[in-house]
Amino acid sequence: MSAPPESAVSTTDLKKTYPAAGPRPAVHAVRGIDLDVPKGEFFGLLGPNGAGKSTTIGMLTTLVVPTGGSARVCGLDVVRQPVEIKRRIGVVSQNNTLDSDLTAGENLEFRGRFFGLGARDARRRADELMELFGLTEQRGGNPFEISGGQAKRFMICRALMHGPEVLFLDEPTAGLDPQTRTNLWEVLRGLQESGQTIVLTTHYMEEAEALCEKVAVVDHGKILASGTVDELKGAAGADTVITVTYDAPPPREIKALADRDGISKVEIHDGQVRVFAAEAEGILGELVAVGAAAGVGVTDATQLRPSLETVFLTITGRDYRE
Ligand SMILES: Nc1ncnc2c1ncn2[C@@H]1O[C@H](COP(=O)(O)OP(=O)(O)OP(=O)(O)O)[C@@H](O)[C@H]1O
Repeated sequence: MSAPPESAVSTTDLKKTYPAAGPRPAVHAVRGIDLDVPKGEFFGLLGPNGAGKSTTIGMLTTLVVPTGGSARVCGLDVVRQPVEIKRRIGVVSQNNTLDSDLTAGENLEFRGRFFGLGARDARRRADELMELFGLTEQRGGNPFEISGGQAKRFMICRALMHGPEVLFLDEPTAGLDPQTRTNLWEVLRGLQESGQTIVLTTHYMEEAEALCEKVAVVDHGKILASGTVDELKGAAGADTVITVTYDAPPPREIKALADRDGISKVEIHDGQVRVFAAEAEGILGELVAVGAAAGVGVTDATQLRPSLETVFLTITGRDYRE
């Protein structure tokens, strides 16, 4: 039997509570998270704003001190061995943290020197990365005058200067336009194909679906579900979710739909009906027709095919707030 793959990141019951400050009560940002990311994996923490993703990344990158549980990165303890960990990871934060006193390219060289490369090696490594990321033309630019997508790519290059074992990316495409986002996805896919372990946070479901081999869905500081996207869809029931909003209380006959083959659940809240169905064909039309027969009109209707969004809905009973 082959040995289990080595973990790049592992946590046990990891917690962070920010203490109360003045009138603000304590915030339980992370409430006991267990993670295991093997080397070479592209792993995503997916959740709405405020779910605790940045705090989790903060603890894994040794910037935030946990208040409970434990975490190891590259086999090292985040509380006892932060300096050793910092040498072995690359971190790309949400905001542009490039140094505006340097050109974009110098930012890379400077980081290389910081990690002990000689001037020539730092320049060679920076050149290689800029070439790979299509940034050579922007090397002399001011880091705050190049585009947001270019700045993000420079930040990724900077994080890669010392050949980190694990690359952490906090919301790498937040605020970027769709075209720039998909370009960045290509860059990240390329990195993963080269064997780079990547841990990414995102609140974009389609980003997690497009990139991550494994995803943990987080909300209110807890992991609600984790696995491959297909496993998550399977575990939550690979349902299409049809939501119809009526202009009056929905007709009673709708409840009977729940007994039908291919329909796993019907939820009725005020004027809204939500049907979870493995076979969705015709249901939307029927909901409209049943309403019309009872003199109730439809003001809104959506049909979501099985996706991480329907998984979130099924697990939490709530719409995903991006
Ligand atoms: N330094 C801090 N002091 C107090 N509360 C904080 C601090 N940092 C984060 N929080 C709170 O902890 C919770 C989790 O925040 P966190 O930034 O980890 O979530 P997130 O999932 O990364 O969301 P976002 O994508 O919006 O950053 C939120 O309620 C947030 O307001």
